[in-house]
Amino acid sequence: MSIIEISELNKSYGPNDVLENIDLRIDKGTIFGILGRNGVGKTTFLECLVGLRKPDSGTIRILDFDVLKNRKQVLEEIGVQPQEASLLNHLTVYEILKLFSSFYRKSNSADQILSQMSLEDIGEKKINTLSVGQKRRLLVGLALIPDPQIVVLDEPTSGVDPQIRVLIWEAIRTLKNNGRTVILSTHFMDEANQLCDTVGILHEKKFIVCGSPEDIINTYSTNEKTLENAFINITGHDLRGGLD
Ligand SMILES: Nc1ncnc2c1ncn2[C@@H]1O[C@H](COP(=O)(O)OP(=O)(O)OP(=O)(O)O)[C@@H](O)[C@H]1O
Repeated sequence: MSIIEISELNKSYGPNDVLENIDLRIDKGTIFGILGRNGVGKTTFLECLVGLRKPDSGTIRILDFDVLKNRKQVLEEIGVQPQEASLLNHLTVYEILKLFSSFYRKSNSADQILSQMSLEDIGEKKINTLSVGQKRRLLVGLALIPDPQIVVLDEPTSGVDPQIRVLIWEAIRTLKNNGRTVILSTHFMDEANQLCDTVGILHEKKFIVCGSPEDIINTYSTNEKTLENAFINITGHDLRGGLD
């Protein structure tokens, strides 16, 4: 059953067409990973998906609500990892979790999130004193505050050590085991391969390939059977390369 349905989504910045006629369905209870080269439009897509950026045209429905027209209902169902720049640096970890909880009718408690993301020891630390790994865990934790049906994470593990990466992966797997849907972008092929049920490769304004990591590897990899090899074959070795 689709929990997200996107039809004919278009988004440009002035003359720069970034997303063109995107049609996509994402099944409930799955982990959907977006891969794509730098600057292809992954963040733009995620921002449109959660209603933070207005598409030029097209519709996005989440749980049968229109993302732009039913903003209030959608916000109750979707947890979005905030941008690091939007963190209020003078607050402590605990304070920002409490603040985010106060935005929602129903939410996970600050203590639940501290425990889920193994942040108990740093609850009293100010945000501007956190390491990259601590900040990443906090950002993912903030997305989980509304206890949402859908969690959207933009490069959740960039810059963290393997231990923290595994912790974040486990949090994502737990969401799936609890029937939640996760949409994430990543540049890590092993992350997409190990974590995602479906991978969408965004290239030249469209999801040029969508499928399970296994199917993508079997169909598109050549000299070595890896997702990285398939990805390079699909998106090209140079700036203009691709499937054509
Ligand atoms: N606010 C904006 N105004 C104008 N152009 C923008 C804006 N945000 C992004 N762009 C442009 O849109 C394109 C897509 O950017 P986006 O950040 O969505 O890509 P991305 O795939 O997330 O990149 P990366 O992998 O490097 O994070 C790029 O050409 C970028 O320069």
